[in-house]
Amino acid sequence: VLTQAGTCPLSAAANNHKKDCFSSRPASTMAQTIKYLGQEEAQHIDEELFSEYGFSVDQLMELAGLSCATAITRAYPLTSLVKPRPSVLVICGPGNNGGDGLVCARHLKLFGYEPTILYPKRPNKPLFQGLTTQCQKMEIPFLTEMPEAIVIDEAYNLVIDAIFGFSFKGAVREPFGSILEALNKTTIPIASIDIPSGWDVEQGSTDGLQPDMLISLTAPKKSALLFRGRYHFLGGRFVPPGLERKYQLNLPQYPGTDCVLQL
Ligand SMILES: NC(=O)C1=CN([C@@H]2O[C@H](COP(=O)(O)OP(=O)(O)OC[C@H]3O[C@@H](n4cnc5c(N)ncnc54)[C@H](OP(=O)(O)O)[C@@H]3O)[C@@H](O)[C@H]2O)[C@H](O)CC1
Ligand SMILES: [K+]
Repeated sequence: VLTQAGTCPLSAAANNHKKDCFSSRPASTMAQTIKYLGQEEAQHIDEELFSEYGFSVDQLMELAGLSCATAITRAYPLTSLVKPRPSVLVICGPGNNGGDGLVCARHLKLFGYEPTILYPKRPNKPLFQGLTTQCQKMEIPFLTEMPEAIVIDEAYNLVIDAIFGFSFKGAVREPFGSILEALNKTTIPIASIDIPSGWDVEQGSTDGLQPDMLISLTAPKKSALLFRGRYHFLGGRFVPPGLERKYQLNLPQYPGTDCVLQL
């Protein structure tokens, strides 16, 4: 159902651009189109950023996590939160998507929010240990288990879903199956980092999470065409021009010095 190039025209209206993806407009009139990436393509771009382009993981993770925190302040400003405390639950998975979540939590704290982190499966690597220490030193509490949906709805304004990103594959394994099941029963808004967790990176999911917000990093993935929430942001303003040209990403121009852009 994608256009041949797997691209979708940009539009300020959050949902109108999806409609345009199915239009039969000739390619010549679709000059300004952003590419929606397949899983392998997203992984290749990631690898090239670290190899050919000389970035380190922690560098890009910092920029990705800062983009996420910034986008969240745009969609859910402190003044708009309904609970007396600006509480936010950040659920982090075992890979780099979880790392983005830790960075995002740290910046949210600096922006005046009160994040709490659930980080059930922690990789034994200095990068993630360092990010965890940084959050602890920022006096961000860590939960020892996933609360029930009703408790989440009562205690938090928002859930940040940093469980899985573009390397997710197959059926969800524990403990994340139970976590996603509980998350599915919550009614407060969910903001997903890069991909709604549990969704197939390209095909999405019909009965999975339905986040209110999606923050696509570098470029949206194909499943983002099925996103039906209110806010779709692009973050990760770090793509060198050669890489953008090679993969024909057709990224939109970020305004001024902003690190995020609403699609
Ligand atoms: N280029 C960029 O834009 C950058 C993006 N970043 C973020 O990185 C993620 C991708 O990170 P990656 O570590 O490659 O993968 P994930 O975070 O998606 O997940 C990997 C872990 O998830 C486990 N996994 C996979 N499938 C399942 C499953 N079905 N059930 C349970 N667990 C699963 C996997 O476990 P293994 O046992 O297979 O090892 C991994 O532990 C991207 O989406 C962005 O958010 C970077 O931060 C910056 C650059
Ligand atoms: K996610």
